[in-house]
Amino acid sequence: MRTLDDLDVAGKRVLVRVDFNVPLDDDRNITDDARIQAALPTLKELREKGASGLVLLAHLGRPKGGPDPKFSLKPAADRLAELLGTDVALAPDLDDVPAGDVVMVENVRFFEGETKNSEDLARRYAALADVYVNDAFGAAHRAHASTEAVAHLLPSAAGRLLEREVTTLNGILEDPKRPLVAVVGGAKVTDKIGVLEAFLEQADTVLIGGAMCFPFFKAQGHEVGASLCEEEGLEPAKALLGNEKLELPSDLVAGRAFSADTEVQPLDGIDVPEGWMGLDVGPGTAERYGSIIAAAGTVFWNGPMGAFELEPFAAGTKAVAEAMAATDATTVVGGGDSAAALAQFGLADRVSHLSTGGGASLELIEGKELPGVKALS
Ligand SMILES: Nc1ncnc2c1ncn2[C@@H]1O[C@H](COP(=O)(O)OP(=O)(O)O)[C@@H](O)[C@H]1O
Ligand SMILES: O=C(OP(=O)(O)O)[C@H](O)COP(=O)(O)O
Repeated sequence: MRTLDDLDVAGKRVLVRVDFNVPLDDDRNITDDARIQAALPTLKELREKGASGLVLLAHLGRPKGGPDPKFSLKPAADRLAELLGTDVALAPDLDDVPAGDVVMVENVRFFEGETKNSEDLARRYAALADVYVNDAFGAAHRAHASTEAVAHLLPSAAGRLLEREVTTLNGILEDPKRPLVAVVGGAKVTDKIGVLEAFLEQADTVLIGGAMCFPFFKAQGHEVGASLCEEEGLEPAKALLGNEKLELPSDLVAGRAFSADTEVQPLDGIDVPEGWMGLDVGPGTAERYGSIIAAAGTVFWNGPMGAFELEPFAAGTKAVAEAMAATDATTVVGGGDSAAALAQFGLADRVSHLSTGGGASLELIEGKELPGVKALS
């Protein structure tokens, strides 16, 4: 992988792909800016090496069908401006990118072709600069126009964050201290359930939480009520059931709605009544998972155990976070929301490696080549 050591940037305009997919609250305030902070060393290095300007590309959320103010990168651009102490203009489209020290383009997922890795769109990105740097580790598992196609059109290299993430994760997981325990939860079930099979070959135990458990429960014939349960997860879940390395929740906490002031009901088992949604693992599960983590040699965690942003459903995620903080094992936590959860509990500095990528680190550990990384080789 080419790095900043291999790229001449003096006097050049640099196109930088960053992962500023940060968690936002209902008022669009950033609740955890770790991903923006993590990109600063690369941005500062490029400016110190005399780049004539930086044009930043990033995505936020998963907008469908063109520009949508709900998915604007404005909060991220403003936060970056504060952190760099310079103006950061936000260009709404690619035909209107002003010259400037640091300029951000609006959410790349507003553009037709981004997620299809369009060559035409990549050419429009490439026209904005002289060289390309990818520092978006969290999006390196996506073969998208701003992470893959564009890398072939300009002299390109990995930024310091991408470089450090790949080196650190490969180092930790080359010969992990056993048992290797993986904790997988969150809401991106369709994405992640597919990688679990290969993952189960690497790990000794995989603990399932978050919305990831519902396709398994549904496949077993349990009631899932109004829980987040994507149809696409059912077949992969069925194929994994019976794997003895797999641990599923044995109790849950349910709510009437995805809201902090909703009615809450602890469930002894895993059947979710009609009109209720499972929003956290229960205390029995949290304790069992905590003991398994305590006995591990290496723990990798991606995806919260429940809707931790909502106080009534934070306990399962907090228990796992505390177990991670308390163990002497090598601990790796990846993902925007998982990192935000650790920060919320004040435990961000208590793990061996806090990765900016959830899906990306899962795929790296599974042994897959990340398209965003491969394009820089
Ligand atoms: N049981 C659940 N039902 C609905 N959403 C959930 C549940 N458990 C966790 N979540 C949500 O999952 C989101 C994080 O998932 P994900 O993006 O996969 O994690 P990460 O960003 O760490 O990779 C959080 O916003 C959380 O509210
Ligand atoms: O948040 C991200 O991934 P993660 O939730 O797996 O850490 C990345 O920004 C990638 O976003 P995507 O999963 O919508 O492609």
